[in-house]
Amino acid sequence: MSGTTVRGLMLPKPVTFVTGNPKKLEEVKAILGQSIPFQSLKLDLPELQGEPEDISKEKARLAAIQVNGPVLVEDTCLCFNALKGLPGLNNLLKAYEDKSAYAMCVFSLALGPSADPITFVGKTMGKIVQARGPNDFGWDPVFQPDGYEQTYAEMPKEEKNKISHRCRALALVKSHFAEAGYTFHPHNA
Ligand SMILES: O=c1nc[nH]c2c1ncn2[C@H]1C[C@H](O)[C@@H](COP(=O)(O)OP(=O)(O)OP(=O)(O)O)O1
Ligand SMILES: [Mg+2]
Repeated sequence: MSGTTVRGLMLPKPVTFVTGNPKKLEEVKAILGQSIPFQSLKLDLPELQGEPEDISKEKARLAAIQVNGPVLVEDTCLCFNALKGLPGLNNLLKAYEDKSAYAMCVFSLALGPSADPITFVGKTMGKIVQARGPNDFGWDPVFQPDGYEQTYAEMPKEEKNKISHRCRALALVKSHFAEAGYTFHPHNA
């Protein structure tokens, strides 16, 4: 995590969670509940290349310019240990004995268009398996977290949301908000 925390800082408006992915939004809503007041906006952010933390920060910077206010974004990847953590295609992994992988979520919070984004990283370790379960969210059918017999796709949603890369990153976001004690400008809330 980087950046400084200003206690009690007044934000011009509530935080906007920006994503083009409705499945992410569904999970973020379920995980955050009422803990952080936020609104959401569907924007197709560019698919940038580079390190996940840099991608996430750049998404936040671009989103904050569009929203002209505080934003939260995230970048997610499924990283394969056989490929030294590179995100990749499952077929590529067939050539390797090592099927271990981790799901990683990097949230970035930008308090405004010219603020330096702060990042929050969550990881869940697991392995790549033959697809099992509903096929409605990305690579959920092929990722089986360590210690579980089910893939993310086979688990009840509440179960995934308790152990996921996303929930771990959001736990850090929640702590940050609790420590920072942000308030919102009453006229814009
Ligand atoms: O929990 C997840 N379980 C399974 N698959 C997932 C998950 N979370 C993201 N994904 C997929 C969606 C996309 O194919 C890629 C991440 O790309 P990523 O750029 O972060 O997401 P996106 O383009 O769908 O939405 P956004 O507008 O927030 O960038 O992995
Ligand atoms: Mg994207």
